[in-house]
Amino acid sequence: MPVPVSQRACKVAPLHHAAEQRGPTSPADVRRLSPYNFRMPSSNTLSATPRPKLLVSVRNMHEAIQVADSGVDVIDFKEPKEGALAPVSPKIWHDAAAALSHHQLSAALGEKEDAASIAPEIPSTFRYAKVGPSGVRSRDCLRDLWDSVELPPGVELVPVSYADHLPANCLAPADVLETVITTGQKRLLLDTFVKSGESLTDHVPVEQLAALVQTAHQAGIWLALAGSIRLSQVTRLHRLGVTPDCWGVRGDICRPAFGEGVRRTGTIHARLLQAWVDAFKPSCDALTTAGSESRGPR
Ligand SMILES: O=C[C@H](O)COP(=O)(O)O
Repeated sequence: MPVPVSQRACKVAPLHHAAEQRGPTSPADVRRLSPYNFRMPSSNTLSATPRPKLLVSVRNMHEAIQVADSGVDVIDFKEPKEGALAPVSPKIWHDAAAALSHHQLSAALGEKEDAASIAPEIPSTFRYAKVGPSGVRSRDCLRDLWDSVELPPGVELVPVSYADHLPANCLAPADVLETVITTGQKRLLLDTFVKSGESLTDHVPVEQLAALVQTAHQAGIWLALAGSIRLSQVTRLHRLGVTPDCWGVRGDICRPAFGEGVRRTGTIHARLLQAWVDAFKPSCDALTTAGSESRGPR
């Protein structure tokens, strides 16, 4: 029985300390905090990328069936009203496992200890389980967190990294990626923690995203990108060399509920969903590049 993260020497810092991390004051601090120390990839490397998968986040069975019928690759369960990576109830997981057995299913487990405690309840037919790192500020603690998540056999851990790592009070994406690589993890999702409209590219410049993709792929890591991404951004980023294995979306396929301005907590809109699905079809040029070389776990 692994020791829960909360009982280990590796304590996580509370989120309200995040503000203290802001504003590096010296060149040395800037270098230390800079999450990206990669070189830009060559266009040749990126042109050999196969078609990315599409992950869509849903909050209930009604949305899950709507998304399954549309033909997305991965149906991901999370409750958008409760945060970036909040889980839905385990009952919804089990209903999905029974009704959508031919689909790739994913579950957001939440952050640190919460994720570890709910993990054993995931149905064994789920493919992925996403775990958030907020409040985890060292590589050792991150490794301990991942080790503490006990998943049923066949369910793969997808460590999450936040592009806006300062408000999330956690390690920067490059540090998380390096920890993924050095600890033998196979996958990584780069998302945003604060869902207030700013997207992934508001926090990580395009060339740094491309470099993260290159580093992940050179190490055989499957990398997914998400974070208030719009479809127009995906096609543009793809042209600029940001070619992950998977794109994740919710907000851009939703319409806000009546009287509310927030899309991701609204309802999935069929036409918006279809536009994403169409862009990811092999027959569509938008995301298809030359070559079909396989890398890492697919
Ligand atoms: O895992 C991916 C996220 O659910 C994306 O959600 P978002 O597009 O609302 O940021």
